Parts: sequence; structure tokens; C-alpha cells
Amino acid sequence: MERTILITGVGKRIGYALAKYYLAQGHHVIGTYRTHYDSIEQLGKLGASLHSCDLTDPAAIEALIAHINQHHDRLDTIIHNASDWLPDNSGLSPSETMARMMQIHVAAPYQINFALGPLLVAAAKTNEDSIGASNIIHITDYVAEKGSKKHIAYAASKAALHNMTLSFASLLAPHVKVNSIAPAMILFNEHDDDAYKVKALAKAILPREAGNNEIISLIDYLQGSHYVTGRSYAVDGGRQLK
Ligand SMILES: NC(=O)C1=CN([C@@H]2O[C@H](COP(=O)(O)OP(=O)(O)OC[C@H]3O[C@@H](n4cnc5c(N)ncnc54)[C@H](OP(=O)(O)O)[C@@H]3O)[C@@H](O)[C@H]2O)C=CC1
Ligand SMILES: Nc1nc2c(c(=O)[nH]1)N=C([C@H](O)[C@@H](O)CO)CN2
Repeated sequence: MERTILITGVGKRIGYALAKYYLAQGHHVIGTYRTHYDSIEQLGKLGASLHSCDLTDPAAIEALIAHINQHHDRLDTIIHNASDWLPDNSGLSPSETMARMMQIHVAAPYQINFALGPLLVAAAKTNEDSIGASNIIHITDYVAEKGSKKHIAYAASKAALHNMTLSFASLLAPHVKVNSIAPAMILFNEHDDDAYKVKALAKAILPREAGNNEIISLIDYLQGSHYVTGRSYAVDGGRQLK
């Protein structure tokens, strides 16, 4: 059955991989982006509905919501993927750093979940005998549980995002399942040097760069499940056992 899936931050890396995967599966993807890369052109050619939306701008989020409400009568899944891994020493003031992290990782998903919740419920009601409940998936981070010396605001905002998983799961049950995925070390960044890579890999008991498919497979599982809500799924190579 064709699903309509909203994914934030589809311009690169995990968000781009998710968008391409779901388009290839025949689903309808609504994607948001901040920077217009060639990847956005490619996703458009593959049939995605694409919206420029800087998640630090509540008015841009309102416009996105209004457009989706106007043009879609159902929504099966929201994947909150967009994120800014801002270190505490970026040069922004502490209050700007925290405000930015809380806006992108907490306020934006909060605004979107409330506004598009009715579309998720509407989709679930038409599905009751087939794929069942709709889904909200919050992509958090391993550091939501562990903390991070260099990304304190980022880690706190991802912890708050997981807390919203609990609240929205209660609020929207039984029509919408709400879960977190808490990854670590899925993809290195281009600028990561060998020393960084060795140190990062050594944090896990499965010391490897996991890759996009780990996230895609878990999202497939969560969408297909009839009985999982309000939980966090770690995809972290067993870091807690180190
Ligand atoms: N990669 C990893 O190993 C890990 C990833 N994660 C989480 O997984 C998810 C995907 O990770 P990854 O693909 O690496 O993330 P990236 O940082 O590479 O990409 C995130 C996306 O979010 C977008 N974005 C950033 N800021 C904003 C903003 N203000 N408004 C709108 N969009 C914005 C980016 O757009 P733009 O190109 O314009 O910056 C980009 O498309 C994230 O939630 C991340 O925190 C967690 C742990 C490990
Ligand atoms: N939005 C992002 N969040 C995170 C990223 C990233 O590139 N963008 N990267 C990481 C690291 O890969 C980390 O898991 C290992 O160094 C964490 N979060």
C-alpha cells in the first residue's frame, strides 16, 4: 500500500537516502530542505514533493504545514530527521546555541506534530484493517542518554526530543505510534580525519560505520509494527557496553 511520508532534511546523507528509498518503493515522499543541492533536483525528478523550510523559522514551518494540509488528505508517517550537530564552541553565544538546538530539535517537531497529527489520525482510520496505525519517528542520538562534553546543547535538545516521543505516543494512541531512533556513528563526515575515525569507532563494541541501511531497515520495521510505541531504538554498535 502506498504511504505518504514526510521527511525533514532530505538534501543529504540519511535524509536523502530515506527519501530515495521510499520513492523507489513507490511511496509518496514529501521532503523538506534548507540548502538546495543537486540532490533536491534529483528527488524532484523521482516524484518527491519538496519544500524549502528552514526549521529555525516558525513562519516557514507554518507555511509548510498549511501547504501539506491544503494538498494532502492523509499522511502515514513523519520522520523528523533534520538536525544541526552544533558544537558548544561554534562561536555563537550559549543562549543562541541552546535556542537554535531547541528550535530545530524540539520546537519544530512539536509544531509539526500538533499541526499534522489530524492527517496522521485520518490515515490510520482508513487503514485500520491493513497497515494499522500511522507513525511519527524522531531521530534522536545516543548522546541523548549519555550526554556529550562538546555538544551539550545538542544532546539536551535530542533528549527533549525523545521526551516528546513519550508524550505524543500517549496523546495520539491508538491511531499514531510514536518512537525514537537513537543512532551513533552511522556516517562519518567528509572532514573527519583518520585520528577522529579511529577514536569514534573505538567507542563501540561493533566498531564500524553503520551506514544508511541500518536506519532505513529500522524505520521499515517501525512502520510495519502494530504494537510498538513510545520507545527508543538504539542503533549504536553497543556503545553502552564499552
Ligand atoms: N550521521 C550520524 O552518524 C548520526 C546521525 N544522527 C542523527 O541522524 C539524523 C540524520 O543525520 P545526518 O544525515 O548525519 O545529518 P546531517 O547533519 O548530515 O543532515 C541533516 C539535515 O538537516 C538539515 N538541517 C540542518 N539544519 C536545518 C535547519 N535549520 N532547517 C532545516 N533543515 C536543517 C540539513 O540541511 P543543510 O544541508 O542545509 O545543512 C540536512 O539536510 C540527524 O537527526 C542526526 O542528528 C545521530 C547520530 C549519529
Ligand atoms: N545532525 C547531525 N548529527 C550528528 C552527526 C551529523 O553529522 N549530523 N554526526 C554525528 C557523529 O557521526 C557521531 O555519531 C560520531 O562521531 C552525531 N550526530
